[in-house]
Amino acid sequence: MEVVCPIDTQFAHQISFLLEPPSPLQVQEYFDELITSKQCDGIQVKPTNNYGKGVYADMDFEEGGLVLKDQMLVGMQHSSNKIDCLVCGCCFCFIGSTEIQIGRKLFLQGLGSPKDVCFNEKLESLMHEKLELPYSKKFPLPGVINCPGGCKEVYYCSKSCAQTDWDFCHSLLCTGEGSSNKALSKFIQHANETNDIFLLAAKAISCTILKYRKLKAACDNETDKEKNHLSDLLGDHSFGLLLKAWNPLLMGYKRRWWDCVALPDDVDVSDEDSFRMQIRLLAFESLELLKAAILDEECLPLFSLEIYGHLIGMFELNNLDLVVASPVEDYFLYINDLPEAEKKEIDEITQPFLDALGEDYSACCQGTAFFPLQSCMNHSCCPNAKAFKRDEDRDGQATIIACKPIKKGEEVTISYIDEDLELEERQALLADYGFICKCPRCVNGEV
Ligand SMILES: C[S@@+](CC[C@H](N)C(=O)[O-])C[C@H]1O[C@@H](n2cnc3c(N)ncnc32)[C@H](O)[C@@H]1O
Repeated sequence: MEVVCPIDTQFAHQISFLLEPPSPLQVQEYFDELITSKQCDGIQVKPTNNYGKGVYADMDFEEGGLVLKDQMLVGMQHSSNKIDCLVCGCCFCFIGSTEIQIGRKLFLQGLGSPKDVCFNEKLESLMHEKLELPYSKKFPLPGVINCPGGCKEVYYCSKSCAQTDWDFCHSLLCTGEGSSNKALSKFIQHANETNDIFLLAAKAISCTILKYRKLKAACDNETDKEKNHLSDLLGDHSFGLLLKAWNPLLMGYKRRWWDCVALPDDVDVSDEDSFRMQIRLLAFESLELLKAAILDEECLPLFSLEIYGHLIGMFELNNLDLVVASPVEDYFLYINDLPEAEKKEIDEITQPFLDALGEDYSACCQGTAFFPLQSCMNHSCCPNAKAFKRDEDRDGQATIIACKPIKKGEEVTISYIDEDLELEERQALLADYGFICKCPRCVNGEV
C-alpha cells in the first residue's frame, strides 16, 4: 500500500531546512555553548577528517578518568520495564521505597493470576508501605510525586522534576483528567503494541512545539522594531522560531528509519523492499494517531512523515541504552551479607519476596535516550572510552569513562558493538548501524 503524507509535499521546502545537516559553524556554536553550560570542560565537538563530527579531548585523561557526564535530551523507560521498576519520569532515578518497588512489581506481575491470598495481602501492605522490611531504611529513595496533570502513567522524584518534565513535553502528552484526549491514549496504546520508540519521537516533537510556543510568546512581548528585525533576518518569522526550537534535534546525525533499520535475521533479502515498506507504513499509522492527538497548526512540518521517519532513524543510529541499577538488588545483597544468626531470622521475612521475584529480583530500569554529546562520539573497534555506570551513577545520565589514557587533542571513541568479536562479525554488526568501519583496526584488516 502506497503511503502518502500530504504534509510532506505541502511543506517540502521547510522540511528540507529542518533536515539539512548543520554547517560546521552551527555545530561549533551549538556545542561550544552546550559544553560551557553543562560544564563538560574536558571535551570539544568538531569535524573529523572522515565521518562528520566527532568528540575530541580538550585535556589529558588517565585510564579510568571521567570523560563526560551527559544529560539526555530526550529519553524514556521502555514500556515493558514499567512493571519492573518505578522510576522518576524525568531523571529516571528509582523512587518510593524498597517496599514499594518489591510490592508493586510482584503485585502487577501477579495481576490476573490466582495466588496465595495471604501473600497478596502482604504485597498490598508492602505497596502501601504498611509493612516495613527490616533494614530497608538503609536504602532510602525519594518519595513518589504525582504528575501535575493527574495521569497515572508517570511519577516523579521531586516537584522540580515534575515541573521540568511538564514544561519540557509532558503537558502535551499527559492523559490525565484535564486532557479529554482519547486520541492520545490510542497513540500510546499503538506504540506499546508495536514499537515504543514512537513515544520518544512524540516527546521530541512535543518538546519542540512547547519551545516554539515559548519563543513565540517571548517575541510577542518584543517591540515591533525588534520583531521586524527578526522577520527580515529569517524571512518567515514563525518558521524561524520553529527552526530555533528544533535546533538541538537538528544537530543529531539522521537517516530515515525505514532506510537505516537493520533487516531482521528472519526476513529474506528478497523481501527487503516489502519489509521497509511495512516499517514506513507502521510509522505512518503511528504519526496519524499522534496528529489526531497533539497536532499544532503552526508547527505542521513537524508532523510530516519525513520528519517522523528521520527522528526515529536518529534514535536508531545514536541512542544509548538507558540503564539505572536497582536499589532492590543492593537491599537483598545487604541482607545476604548479614551475620548468619541474624540473617536466618530476617530471611524468614524477606525470603518469600526474594523467591517470588526469582532471578529477576535485580531488574534495572531500562530504556533508551538520545544524549547530545555522547551521540557525537564515533565508533572504533579499539576505543579509548566506554559508557560505564559507576556505583554513584543512579540516574539516566550517560557516563563516559576513559578505558585507556587519552591525550589532549585525540578523538574520543567508543565501541557501538562488542569489540572483542572477530573482524567479519564486527563488520556485520556495524553494517546494521549503516556504515563500514574505518577505524585503524578495521582499515589494517586486524581480526
Ligand atoms: C552516533 S553518530 C556519530 C557522530 C557522527 N559522526 C556525526 O556526524 O554526528 C554515528 C555515525 O557516525 C559515522 N561513524 C561513526 N563511527 C564511524 C567509523 N568508525 N567509521 C565510519 N563511520 C563512522 C557513521 O555514519 C555512523 O552512522
